[in-house]
Amino acid sequence: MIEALGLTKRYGEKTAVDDVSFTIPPGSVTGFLGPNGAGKSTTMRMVVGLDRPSAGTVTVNGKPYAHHRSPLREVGVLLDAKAFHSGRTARSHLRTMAATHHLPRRRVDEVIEMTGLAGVAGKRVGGFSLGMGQRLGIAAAMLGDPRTLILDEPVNGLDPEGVQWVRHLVRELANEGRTVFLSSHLMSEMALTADQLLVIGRGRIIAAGPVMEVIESVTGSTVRVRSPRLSELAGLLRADGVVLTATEAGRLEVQGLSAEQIGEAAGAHGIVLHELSPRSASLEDAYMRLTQDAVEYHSDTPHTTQRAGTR
Ligand SMILES: Nc1ncnc2c1ncn2[C@@H]1O[C@H](COP(=O)(O)OP(=O)(O)OP(=O)(O)O)[C@@H](O)[C@H]1O
Repeated sequence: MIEALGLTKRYGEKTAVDDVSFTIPPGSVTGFLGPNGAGKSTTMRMVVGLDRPSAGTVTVNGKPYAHHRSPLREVGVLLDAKAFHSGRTARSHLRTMAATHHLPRRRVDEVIEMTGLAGVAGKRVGGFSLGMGQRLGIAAAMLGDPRTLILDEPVNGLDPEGVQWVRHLVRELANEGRTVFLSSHLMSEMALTADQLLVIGRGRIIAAGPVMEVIESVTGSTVRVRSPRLSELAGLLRADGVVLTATEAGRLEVQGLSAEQIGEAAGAHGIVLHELSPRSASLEDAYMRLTQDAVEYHSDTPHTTQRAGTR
């Protein structure tokens, strides 16, 4: 469990993380989302004591990270996948880490196997691809068999097989009761992997909760209905707070009522339904709406194109 209370980080005039409070529970995967520069890495760095908060506190399993007697056994961290000594082999890097932290040497071979690095464990890290570096970073995070994992962009640079492997790995770790806190820019991947979301924008939390709840709180859920007696059904459903949108002949999108409520109303009046399907927006849609006011670095492509065209 990770608990932050009033966590704040200022760099001179810039407030990178602004009075943030959250709880990352054990036994689930929590996705950390936010635009570039929103404060994700700074928050993660404060969790593991690499940055000192300007105000507030953050604890891992009840204590600040630095107060744990054996931090590597408590928290596994992947923050910068390229932060390895490039002249060392992957195996010697992991062995050095294990020796420094009094971890058994056999654990090195276990994590090498687990992360699919067996074929390249004797190669120098300097020659590793980004994906191999990510796997080594995850191996290092797993070395102490920690109860909590903090992974900043773990799928960055991985091929589709690697992405799927990370997804299964983090699910398994959460199912074992561990706390998994990971950031990613890949919304589709986050929608498949995370149970909970924490969304940050300009250093402040802008949404938190189970993935579906966050999506529905932003976009609302709709129910698609098809019926040969649609206008009659629409008349029955019309009420305050209910939005009915005719999308094409014989089909209606209903906002503000559940599929059960619509089915009951239709059934009570003997109206046959040909479709009754709850629909949610994608996480990507919800994320774009949530963060539209919190994006610091907007891309300028449409304007550039227009200007170029008028020259
Ligand atoms: N050491 C530092 N000195 C000054 N400003 C910093 C420092 N580290 C981060 N910042 C600023 O704090 C803000 C938050 O940065 P951070 O790296 O935490 O964002 P992020 O959400 O991880 O972004 P990204 O998705 O681009 O990795 C940014 O505006 C960044 O420029």
